[in-house]
Amino acid sequence: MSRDSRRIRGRSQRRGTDDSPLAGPSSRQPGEASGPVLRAVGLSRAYGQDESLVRAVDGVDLDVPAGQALAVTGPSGCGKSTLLQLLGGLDRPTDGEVWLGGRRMDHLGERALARLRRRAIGFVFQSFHLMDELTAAENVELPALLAGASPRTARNRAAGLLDRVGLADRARHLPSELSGGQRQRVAIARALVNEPLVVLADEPTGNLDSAATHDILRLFDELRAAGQTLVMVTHDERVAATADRVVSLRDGTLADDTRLDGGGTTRLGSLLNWEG
Ligand SMILES: Nc1ncnc2c1ncn2[C@@H]1O[C@H](COP(=O)(O)OP(=O)(O)OP(=O)(O)O)[C@@H](O)[C@H]1O
Repeated sequence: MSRDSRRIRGRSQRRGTDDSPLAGPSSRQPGEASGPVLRAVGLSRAYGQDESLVRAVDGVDLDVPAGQALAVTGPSGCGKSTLLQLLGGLDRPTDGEVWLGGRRMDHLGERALARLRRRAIGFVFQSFHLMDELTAAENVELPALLAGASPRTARNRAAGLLDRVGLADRARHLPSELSGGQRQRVAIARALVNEPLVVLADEPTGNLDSAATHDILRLFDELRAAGQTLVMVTHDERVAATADRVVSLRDGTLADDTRLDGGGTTRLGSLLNWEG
């Protein structure tokens, strides 16, 4: 195990014993302490009404245990992104519950929800969502500063994470000076800077070529090996095949839930000959 892996594992093992907003007994329900990191109960999101009603997510029950790499897949429009947004507190359910680290999220007010998101969830998006005017290092530092870290701590964490994703030599570059794969690696470093309970990724390889896709999947695999819980939306079955578990959505409902054998590393080996 690399030093970085040990460092990340050490962090995840410490979680719940510090002063994080997730740690206090008052935030836990009885029996929840060792429960799933992320839980959806009857989760639903509808848009419109009457004839224009769309049930984007329709009564999804889902438990994601600590350390699991979960892929969410299914055809276009089946509700993958909506589900991820609900799990990450970026959208509110019309019915059902979302729990993160034993704490119910969907009942929180906007400020508490934003605080929880910032501290406990790392987001990775298809189009990276980096700040164009900030360097790679500044992009990674920003969420740490927003969560209350000192500038020095934020700087140190960002430097460590950029090193971890293989971009130490690009720390002072702007996003426009980086390739797509490099931008996504910066985004992953940013997602990790507050040591999140879970990383949520929406089509993280959707804008990348084959080589960059491999880089990102390798990185996810390392995170997984270090105990990071990961939920990734992808329409690409080859990407889904690198996860521990694949759930498929159809018309907003859970149509299939499959646990895959072996680790991501083994499966990545068979993906190295992708044509792109
Ligand atoms: N803001 C919105 N208003 C109305 N309908 C919406 C809205 N957002 C999503 N939908 C609808 O909800 C359904 C699920 O959309 P969602 O984007 O979650 O699907 P998806 O599986 O992620 O699709 P894709 O793979 O194409 O990105 C679709 O029918 C979509 O048209």
